[in-house]
Amino acid sequence: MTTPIRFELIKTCRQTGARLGILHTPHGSFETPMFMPVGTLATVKTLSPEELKEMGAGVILSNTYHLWLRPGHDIVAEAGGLHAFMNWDRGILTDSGGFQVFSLSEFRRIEEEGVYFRNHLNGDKLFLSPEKAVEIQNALGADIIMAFDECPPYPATYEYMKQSIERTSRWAERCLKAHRRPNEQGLFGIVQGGEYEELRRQSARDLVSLDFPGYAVGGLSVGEPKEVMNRVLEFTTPLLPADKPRYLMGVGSPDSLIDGAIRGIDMFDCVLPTRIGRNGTVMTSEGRVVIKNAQYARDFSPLDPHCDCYTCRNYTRAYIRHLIKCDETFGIRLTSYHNVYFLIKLMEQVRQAIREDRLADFREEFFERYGFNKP
Ligand SMILES: C=CCOC(=O)Nc1nc2cc3[nH]c(NC)nc3cc2c(=O)[nH]1
Repeated sequence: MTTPIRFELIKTCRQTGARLGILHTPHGSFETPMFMPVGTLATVKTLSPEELKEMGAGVILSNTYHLWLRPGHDIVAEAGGLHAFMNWDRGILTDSGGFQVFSLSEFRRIEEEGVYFRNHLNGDKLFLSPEKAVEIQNALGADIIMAFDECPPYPATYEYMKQSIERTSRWAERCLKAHRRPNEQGLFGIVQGGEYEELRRQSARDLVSLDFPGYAVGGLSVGEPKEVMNRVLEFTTPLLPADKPRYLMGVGSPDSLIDGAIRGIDMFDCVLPTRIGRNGTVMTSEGRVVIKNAQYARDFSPLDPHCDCYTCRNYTRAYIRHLIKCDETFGIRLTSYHNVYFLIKLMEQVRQAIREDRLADFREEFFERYGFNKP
């Protein structure tokens, strides 16, 4: 079967386990490691496709659960799929977007057939199964879709986690069988197992035997300490095929992106840049800046002196602070633009450091300047 998603490994950093690669999709080829901005409801909040393109975004995310509820996957399909609907002609990946609902809400009940839970908008009873999740994603038409899994809360007991990953593996097989468009959309399996090496091995073994075109590492960035995430990655990514893309779901902050790349991750997504941007917090090369602080009232310098983005070339901290304080929409557009640009450019620097076999040195320099504590 010709798979629509192909990962091309260009080189591995000699200082670390990081990989430089190219992700080939039906909507273009994009270098990895890559950061994928999140557009939950078919828009990366406040930013236009043109702005996302000019900053270098390649693949963006949308959420199966949210689009199923609003506007409905049938309407998106009638529009010709997500690319046509949102006027985005590069890569799209759909994840569930409901992992909070499925895993973290007390109203959910998980059975072999699927998950019973409540509509977060109106409380209606809902049911999602592996087959339904694939049907919705087939209708949405993303280039990469995700297998329906359980993302257990952190922490979870070994016993709970063991029966959860075994069900997730059975669900993954059901997703493969239900997938109606395997030549147009790549279906990724999601490895679970929490912090338990034996269960991560079992989950990876099950999914690799099903030969997915790509693999996600799930169950992380759910409240565990960063050391736990890094340790889990250290023993999980080597279990995944070197010639397939590896996607760390829901990550993340600048330090986690660098540490994930060092541990062999190729794809990242996180709502952080637009979410914190909306409350006026920006990531800069010297660490986070909370623009509402009074100290910036007369600060006529850019958000980040080392950034060449549209926001930093044209506006000052004082002006952006004023807009955010006055709840002016243009303010969160400027902070969101800068934050997404910052993470996309960070991944460009990571890729360059891999080319030069110096990602460990880059980590040192970046952590020092950003203010992250030493390893
Ligand atoms: C259609 C079905 C597709 O299913 C999924 O998208 N499943 C899934 N999503 C996740 C999302 C996460 N966000 C974070 N942190 C912000 N951690 C995450 C972990 C997972 C995960 O283990 N699984």
